[in-house]
Amino acid sequence: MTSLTYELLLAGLAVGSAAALTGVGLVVTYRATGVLNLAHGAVAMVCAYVLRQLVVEWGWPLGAAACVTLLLVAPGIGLLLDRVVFRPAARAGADPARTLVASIGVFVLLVGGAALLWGGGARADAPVLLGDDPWAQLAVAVVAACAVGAVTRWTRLGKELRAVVDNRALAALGGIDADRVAAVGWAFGSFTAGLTGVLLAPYVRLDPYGLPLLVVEVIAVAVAARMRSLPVAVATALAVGIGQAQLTRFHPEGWPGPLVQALGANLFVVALLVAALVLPGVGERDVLTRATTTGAPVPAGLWLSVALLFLLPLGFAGTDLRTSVQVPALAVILLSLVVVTGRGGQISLGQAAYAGLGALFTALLAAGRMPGLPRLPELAALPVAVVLVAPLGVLTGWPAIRRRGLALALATLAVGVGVSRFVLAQPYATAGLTVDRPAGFAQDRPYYVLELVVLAGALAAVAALRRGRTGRALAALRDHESGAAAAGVPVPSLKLLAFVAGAALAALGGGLLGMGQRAFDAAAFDPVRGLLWFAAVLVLGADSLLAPLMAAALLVGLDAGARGGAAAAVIGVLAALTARLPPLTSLLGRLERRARGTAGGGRTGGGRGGVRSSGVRGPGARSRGARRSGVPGRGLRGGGVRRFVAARFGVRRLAERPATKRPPHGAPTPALRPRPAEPAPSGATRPGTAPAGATPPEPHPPAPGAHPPEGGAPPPGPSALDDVPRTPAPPGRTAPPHPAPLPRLRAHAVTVRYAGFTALDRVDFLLPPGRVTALVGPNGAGKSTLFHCLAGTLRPGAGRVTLDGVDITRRPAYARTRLGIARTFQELAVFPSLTVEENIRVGAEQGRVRDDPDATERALRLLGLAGPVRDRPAAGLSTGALRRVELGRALAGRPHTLLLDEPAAGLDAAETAALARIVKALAADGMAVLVVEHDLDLVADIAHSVHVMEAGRIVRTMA
Ligand SMILES: Nc1ncnc2c1ncn2[C@@H]1O[C@H](COP(=O)(O)OP(=O)(O)OP(=O)(O)O)[C@@H](O)[C@H]1O
Repeated sequence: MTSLTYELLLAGLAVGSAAALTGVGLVVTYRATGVLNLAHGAVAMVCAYVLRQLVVEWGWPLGAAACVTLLLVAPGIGLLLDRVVFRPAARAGADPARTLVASIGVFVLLVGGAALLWGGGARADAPVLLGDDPWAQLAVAVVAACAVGAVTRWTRLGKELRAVVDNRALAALGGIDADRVAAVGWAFGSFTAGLTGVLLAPYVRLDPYGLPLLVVEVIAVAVAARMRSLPVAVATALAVGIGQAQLTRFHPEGWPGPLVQALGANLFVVALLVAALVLPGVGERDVLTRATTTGAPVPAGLWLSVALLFLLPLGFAGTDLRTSVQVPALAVILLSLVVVTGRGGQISLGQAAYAGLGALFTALLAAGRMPGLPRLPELAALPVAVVLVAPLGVLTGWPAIRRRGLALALATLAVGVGVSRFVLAQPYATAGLTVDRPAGFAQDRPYYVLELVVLAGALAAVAALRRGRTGRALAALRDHESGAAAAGVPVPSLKLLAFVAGAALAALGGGLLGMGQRAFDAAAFDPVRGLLWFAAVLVLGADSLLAPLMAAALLVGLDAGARGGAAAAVIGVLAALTARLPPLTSLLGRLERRARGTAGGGRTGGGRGGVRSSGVRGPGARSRGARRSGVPGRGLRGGGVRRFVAARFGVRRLAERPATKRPPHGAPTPALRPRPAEPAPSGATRPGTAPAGATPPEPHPPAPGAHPPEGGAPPPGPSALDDVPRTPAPPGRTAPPHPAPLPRLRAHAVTVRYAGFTALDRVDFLLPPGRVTALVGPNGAGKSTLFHCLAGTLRPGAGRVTLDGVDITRRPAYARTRLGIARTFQELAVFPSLTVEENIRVGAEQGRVRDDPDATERALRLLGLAGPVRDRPAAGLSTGALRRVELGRALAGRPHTLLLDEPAAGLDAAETAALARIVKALAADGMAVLVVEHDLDLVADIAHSVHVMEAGRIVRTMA
């Protein structure tokens, strides 16, 4: 090995060892607490500063100072974070997204606090703890990883850790003190952070921003290890560290030169991009909730006060006015977060990158240095820069289509760091790039007026976006993504739109900021700012138009009035504590709700229903299992289905019963009989079982091409929707006549396997129009799986789903809604922040027929929601009302096929009877209705045919 190669190997080992240590700490904290501690690097930075303070400023011996720093201060910080922030957050029921915001809060708090205490400048005199012996550093990292591995594998604490990680609630029930395990995790995680900080500080810039950001890049190591495998974390860290060092020996000529140089300095950023964008996401279940959003109207008085605040600087002069010039520009940048995060519910930690690109492109265009474009006057350069940056919003919008929660946070952070390192911080951008203000606006006062005009325009545009059809769809997406898709909202393109609009706004603000400062400053748009801005807007109320204005004033004002870092410290405290508060308690949210006279604070559901961001499930909406065991005589258990069917359908005549009144249990009804299964298509049956293709004959074979799925079939007539509550139910088992053949939804030999387990086994199934078809069966029979395959939320491993013969197997859920297949959810999926009317309007605007002005009203009337309740937010309604809202949304899109997943869950007898009436009337009107239901009385009342499922097959069909 040449000496250069060896030297570079040693250098790479040193960096890789520090990264490995970071990875080990991140993984341990995540495993013990479920929190990806974005503040890990900030803790490292604080510990490095503490060691320096003890040794350099106070003259302590290095050994003693290191012991105090690593054995007291570092674990102490971890324990403090656990006790003050994360444990109360866990007790307050904070979801992972709020915990993520809290960790961002801790990050900016520590960064701001360090800047306040030690100043923002870099220190070059950090004490050297281990010398520059990379082998010693490697030994430290490997010993730490081995120690953690040994503890996890062989000690009682390790067993408890694994139990807590598997299921915290279950572990607690089993007598494990989950809090103690989490505290140990935090203490150890902080210890590794401290060790990383003191090891790295002598070799990198010790300043409040640089070290934390460096460690953020190293998150790649933990993500590559899927937040689980310590050996993978260590190996990745060493490989990237060594690779990065070796790259520095290459100096190719021409354009690859700067690229290789940039890679040699930023290979961890590349690793972060790969880990966050290419590998499957971690923490996918975490979603951003309404905890920090509010869409309520802002009181006029508050608007007036903020308007006056923004006009105030017009009376300033000198430095004060020059500082104020930053405020409107920053407000426009922060407004982009209202669109992406507040309204669209998408975590975006990369907005600073778009703002930086806006500033950079504006400067390059105005200087005539943009390749392929002429020099532009400043006033033209800004909008052109916005147009150029907007499409780049897909950089974060594209990952958002597949990723959510933590995975999306990491992806957007990775893009932000990547753009910052590979574009904004490159020499062509940083070497004295200046930009003039537009002609006529050179002085601070006129420029401030120009900024106010742009800000007012941006506010008006965002307000219009929030009010309209797109705004409602975005709010639906934020409140419940699956529900939005079920309503017909084209989720992927809407996410792209949100990110593109957000990128455009951020670029506009960034360009204004750059022109305000008369220069492009890459540091003004580094990823740490992105985290600070995100936290600031979320704390103040991400879906409030006022939040960006107040956040901008706060951030600029605090830093100008106090020492640099004050704003970060204040925002950090607020963000860190946000997770402790009950949902819906963002500061502006409280003000706005008070102004509206609605209850503030924690209660998000009323009556028997509670609304959660990721679904709605009130105490009344019990799980299938709970209802099974809790309501004798109405549920089924295991093989009880056959007995039930034989006892009930076999002897009772549904047609003889009054349609709106549930008969006493056991009343005789002989009409619905098990009928011999019909021959299934070849390959669809197996010896010893009833044929899987036991579907009723198709009463009206559709003429080929007569009803193409795309908007093809005639919708159910308005008369049906109008009259349902008043008309008697259709006669019992007689399939109603339907004037024209309607589209048929069909499953052909559909098979679904989960890791070798067959949940659906070559199932054939037809949903005929004008009939209510029920799916019943014991727990785990595969009913939901089949339902999801029909609804488009699950793609079968084999087999097809067709609508009128057209293969729709690959069509996503929203596209199927637009084809006329509407659905409801077992766990309600309404949009809690929208009113009842808005909920239903989303369905009317996004469903199969999107231009019917009366659809919303009709659905409101049909479901008995046309009274004052129409204006109430869904968040406060009972389960019964919410079920009606969800059904109304499904019907407002005028579907021809309706899939109902446990529609009676949580309903009382009267509500169930009303539901039965509506379902029967819809079928009488020609609609194809599928009901997956455990309430067999209801099934007996409404179903024209019943399919019994067992072990992934349809074993019996009764008509
Ligand atoms: N994501 C998954 N991963 C692994 N197995 C799954 C998954 N989803 C469902 N299953 C399994 O597939 C089988 C069918 O589940 P499914 O939810 O369709 O049953 P079901 O009839 O709807 O039952 P229930 O009435 O309890 O909801 C069950 O054994 C279930 O455990």
